[in-house]
Amino acid sequence: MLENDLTTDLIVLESHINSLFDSVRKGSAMLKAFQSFEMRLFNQNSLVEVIGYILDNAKAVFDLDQITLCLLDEHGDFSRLLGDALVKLTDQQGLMVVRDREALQAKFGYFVHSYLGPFEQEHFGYFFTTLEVPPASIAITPLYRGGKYLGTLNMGSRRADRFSCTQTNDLIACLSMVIGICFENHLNVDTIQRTSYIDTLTGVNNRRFLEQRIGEELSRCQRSDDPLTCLFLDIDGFKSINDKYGHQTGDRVLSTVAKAIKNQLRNSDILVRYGGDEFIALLSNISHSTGLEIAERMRRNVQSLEITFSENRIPVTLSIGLATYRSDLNQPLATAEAAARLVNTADAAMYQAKNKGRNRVEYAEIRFDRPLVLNG
Ligand SMILES: Nc1nc2c(ncn2[C@@H]2O[C@H](COP(=O)(O)OP(=O)(O)OP(=O)(O)O)[C@@H](O)[C@H]2O)c(=O)[nH]1
Repeated sequence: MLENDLTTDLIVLESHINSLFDSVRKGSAMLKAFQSFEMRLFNQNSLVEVIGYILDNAKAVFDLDQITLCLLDEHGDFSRLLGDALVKLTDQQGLMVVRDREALQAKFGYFVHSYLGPFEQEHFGYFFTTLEVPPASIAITPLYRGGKYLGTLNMGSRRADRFSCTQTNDLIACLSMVIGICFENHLNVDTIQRTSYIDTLTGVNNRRFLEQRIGEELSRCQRSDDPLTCLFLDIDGFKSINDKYGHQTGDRVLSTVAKAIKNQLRNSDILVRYGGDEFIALLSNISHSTGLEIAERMRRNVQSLEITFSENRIPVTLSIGLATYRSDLNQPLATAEAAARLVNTADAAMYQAKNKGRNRVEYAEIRFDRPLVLNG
């Protein structure tokens, strides 16, 4: 009798131990998969890659039927960083971008805390639109970046017991924290990059930005057969403004002129302080004749600026050189050479304006029959 009882106890114990081993094995496999997912997430090179990786791979790693991301993008940072990839991620991969916090709150509820439990179409339908059969259970967890609410990570399963309100959500909390950190890293890198392209005195972009962007602008114009007009703008007699009124007033003149130039440009145009008292504007899809009108408006606008020193008006004028790149110039140039020729030609036109008496706009044709002389 006693022997029988002992045998039964041993069988129960063995089965219990086996089931414990089984959950340890499952837990450890899940942990390994999570760690590898986490490492890969940190190794992605851009926000596009991070989001693409989550949406493409998290389902398999976390045994899900659907995963989506809803991002709150009040300042447009996410959209800017995602660029052209935004459409594909939204249409095909389950990304949602919401610009307005109130709209998110009013329409879908504002998920400050995680929700794990049964799916309800009325409350959670927005987050799980791409699944043919709605999930039976879901987990919606908020994403934060340095205390700032970024949106939600939304996971769905056809299994009703996959997510429940009694379940501990340590792994999900950890996953959302890792994703939040990755997003923060990429947004921070973007902020650093953008500030390193700003001229601190005038607030417009700097020469490094032009070097970074001019190739892209030219390639785009070459592809679409649009002209690209370059204005080279230089303040006349700026040295004597400094000498007469002092360096600080010179600085004030520089930033006021930069603002006046920028006011004549579209948001899509590029304006950089090229150095000292020189600025370059790149106007995409603007022909040389329209470019001349814009440059002339800038010249007149700067001439009429009211910049004063001890109640006396400081006369400020601009000399502007203009050149236009057109892909029909029949010169299949490498982008770098086209960029250098465009800037050099506008620079040469600006020198003509100086030589012809300053406070004027001059245009020059890009020449291909001369060797390229690189600006310093
Ligand atoms: N206040 C101020 N002056 C600067 C700054 N950077 C460069 N400069 C001065 O800008 C002046 C540029 O003058 P130049 O390029 O010699 O020519 P200019 O006097 O404008 O004469 P033209 O161009 O021939 O009409 C120099 O005296 C520089 O010292 C700056 O950030 N602030």
